[in-house]
Amino acid sequence: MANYTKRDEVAVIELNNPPVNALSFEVRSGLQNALKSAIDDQDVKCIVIHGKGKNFSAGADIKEFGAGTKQQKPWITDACRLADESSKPVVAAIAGTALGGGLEVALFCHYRIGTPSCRVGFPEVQIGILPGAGGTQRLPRLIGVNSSIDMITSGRHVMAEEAMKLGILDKIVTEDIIEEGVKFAKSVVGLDLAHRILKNRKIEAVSPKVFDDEISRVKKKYKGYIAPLFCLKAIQASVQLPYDASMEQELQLFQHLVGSNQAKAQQYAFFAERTSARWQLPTGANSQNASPLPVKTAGVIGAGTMGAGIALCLITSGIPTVLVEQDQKFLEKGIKTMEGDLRGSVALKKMTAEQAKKAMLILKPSVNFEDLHDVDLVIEAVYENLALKKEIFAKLDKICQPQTILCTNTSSLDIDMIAEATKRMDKVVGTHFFAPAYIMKLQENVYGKNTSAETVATVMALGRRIRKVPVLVGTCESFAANRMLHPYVTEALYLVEEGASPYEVDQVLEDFGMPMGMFRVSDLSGLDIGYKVRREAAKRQGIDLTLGTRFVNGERVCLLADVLVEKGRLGIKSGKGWYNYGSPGKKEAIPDPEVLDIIEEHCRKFGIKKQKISSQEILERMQLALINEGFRILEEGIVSKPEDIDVIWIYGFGWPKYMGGPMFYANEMKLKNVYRKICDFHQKYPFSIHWTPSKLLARLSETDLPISNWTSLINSNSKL
Ligand SMILES: CCCCCCCCCCCCC[C@H](O)CC(=O)SCCNC(=O)CCNC(=O)[C@H](O)C(C)(C)COP(=O)(O)OP(=O)(O)OC[C@H]1O[C@@H](n2cnc3c(N)ncnc32)[C@H](O)[C@@H]1OP(=O)(O)O
Repeated sequence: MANYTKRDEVAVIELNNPPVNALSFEVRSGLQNALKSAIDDQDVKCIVIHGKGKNFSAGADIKEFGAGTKQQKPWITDACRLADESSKPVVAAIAGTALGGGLEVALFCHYRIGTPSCRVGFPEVQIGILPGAGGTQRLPRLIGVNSSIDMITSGRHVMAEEAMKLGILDKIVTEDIIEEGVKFAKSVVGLDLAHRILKNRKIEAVSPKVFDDEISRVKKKYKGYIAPLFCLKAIQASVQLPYDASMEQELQLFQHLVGSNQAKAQQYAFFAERTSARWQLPTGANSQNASPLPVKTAGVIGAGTMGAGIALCLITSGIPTVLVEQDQKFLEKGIKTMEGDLRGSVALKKMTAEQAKKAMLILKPSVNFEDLHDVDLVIEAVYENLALKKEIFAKLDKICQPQTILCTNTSSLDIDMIAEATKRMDKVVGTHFFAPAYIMKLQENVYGKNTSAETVATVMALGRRIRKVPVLVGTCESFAANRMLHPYVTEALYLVEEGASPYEVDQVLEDFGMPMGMFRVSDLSGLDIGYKVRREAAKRQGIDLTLGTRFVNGERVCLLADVLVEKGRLGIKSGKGWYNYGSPGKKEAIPDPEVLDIIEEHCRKFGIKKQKISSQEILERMQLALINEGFRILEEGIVSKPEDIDVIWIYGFGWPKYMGGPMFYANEMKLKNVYRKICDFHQKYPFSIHWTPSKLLARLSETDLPISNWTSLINSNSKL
């Protein structure tokens, strides 16, 4: 709703819908009525609109766009038209965020003032839609076409200072926002408002080439996403058509997008990220009843690629960090990597040179473990070796304060075994980052059987603070993210043995929207890593893996990647892997006939008959293999909700948001179809253990209920 009060001759309208003042039906109606009252009241000379609590408004209520609902009138434009037509000045007083429809309300006002920490923006594009209440028409009239294209197609938030420079804000104020709003409104009473009404402003002439160039840029930068292209069409309409006609055009484009599958998937992803932040331990402790410990300082052990990347995340978030490496040479190499990454961020305008310099000032490089004596939290990021990690944790247990939380960046080792090396098992937890750690947003936090709720709360809060998307998972072989990767990678190799080329497989995945095909990713990571891991895992089971191995414990194996390794093809680092890169370190991946010969030879050796495999089969086999594993992970309680899996794939492996994530994708396919296809593959490939259908999937497919019901079904029915 919207509250209406008066301060002398000033009407104060407060948008009131906690926590973010989303513009629900009640708020829109309230705003419309309040504006009417203010305009009709003879004693009122000016009007101030502000938001209750920390935010002005986060825009339209996204839940109202859900399938089957129709936005009830009044719409934002109906409510705000009164501001446009008012002869009394209307001032938007912005604290916190004014986003989407929130900013559109402010653009209907004659003036906008904001606090120094306020943010404005049009993030609609990130949820698959466009600013549909005049944003694409009014912003270009205020700040010009080029800046509008940048803001609207990126969805980025603009801070007060920049908003002031762009002309979105008329003033930055430092005292109480309502008091300032009232003062400002009084100061503009009697001034001519004609030029303050944005719909009346002339729009600059822009050549069609600007839009042609922008279309090419946007197609490349946001590959596969339709909303940014629709945003451009709407902005172009603002240049080409009179205001009323272009508003009509904006609405039509909005309506098209809001009903699209991409918008549905992106809005699901928005809420999935927030659902995933609400965690629960098997003990019942959860994000509502556990509090994080303060992390004022941190430590990182290991200045390799991962350690340096993690340290960079910490210092760029303002957390003073001690980076410990046992060897001065490696330490210096790590610092150089960090400095290089910071230079990259400055070049990309993600931060200023000043901010980069400030970040490095709070880094303390050291070759002395004792320097970790006073830090609040340590993240160990040395290479995957249980004995080494245990040794480090035993050492940390002695050096650090009793309350210090000890995290490991292991991607596969047992958290409990690492914790056993300490006398504070409740304070040991996995914080698994993804390479490159400074860029990839997923932080897979792994609890062990003794990890306390307080420890979990601390690493989940830390994740958000360092701009990651944290997800909580339980302990199992490879944890949730990499465990799902296993059947995906295995199936890709089987497809290649059976007749698809690695290049066809990658093309299908990239056409689907993955940023890189599976084989290109392998080349980037280095094929030798998997080679070593496979051999060590086999050795633990008493198996001697050779290139002649075809089955392990009755399961089909394909060691084609190992054939490449033994021929010196390690991926990008050696200049050749599944692709040819010309020389080591080069990034351009060129399909290599030599690889096709190696595959031919491998198939001849094992008598495998090759056949033509369709793109549809490639996609289905790879996606359904990982989806089946996802259901098993849910079934075993490794994650507590399907949203966790989707968030892992979006932020850890680049699953396109416009496809929602693997669990959402399964939901869209209908679970009965997913289950039937998995059963068919199981029958056809009995030696591939990953095709054994998940029992949870089988049960859920009988109900055919949508994804929003799965968690309560799982929790309410222990038989699932
Ligand atoms: C249906 C048929 C239609 C037919 C045509 C009708 C035409 C009508 C024309 C309509 C035109 C509308 C046009 C408008 O341009 C569209 C929009 O405004 S879309 C919304 C754009 N805004 C956003 O995308 C902002 C989203 N929010 C955020 O980015 C962040 O929440 C924040 C504001 C930066 C705050 O961040 P945090 O402090 O970290 O808090 P959380 O993110 O955890 O959020 C807290 C809580 O609030 C929920 N929430 C946030 N924003 C919204 C929202 N806009 N709508 C609904 N709910 C929202 C969030 O989910 C959290 O909830 P919780 O998880 O705690 O339950």
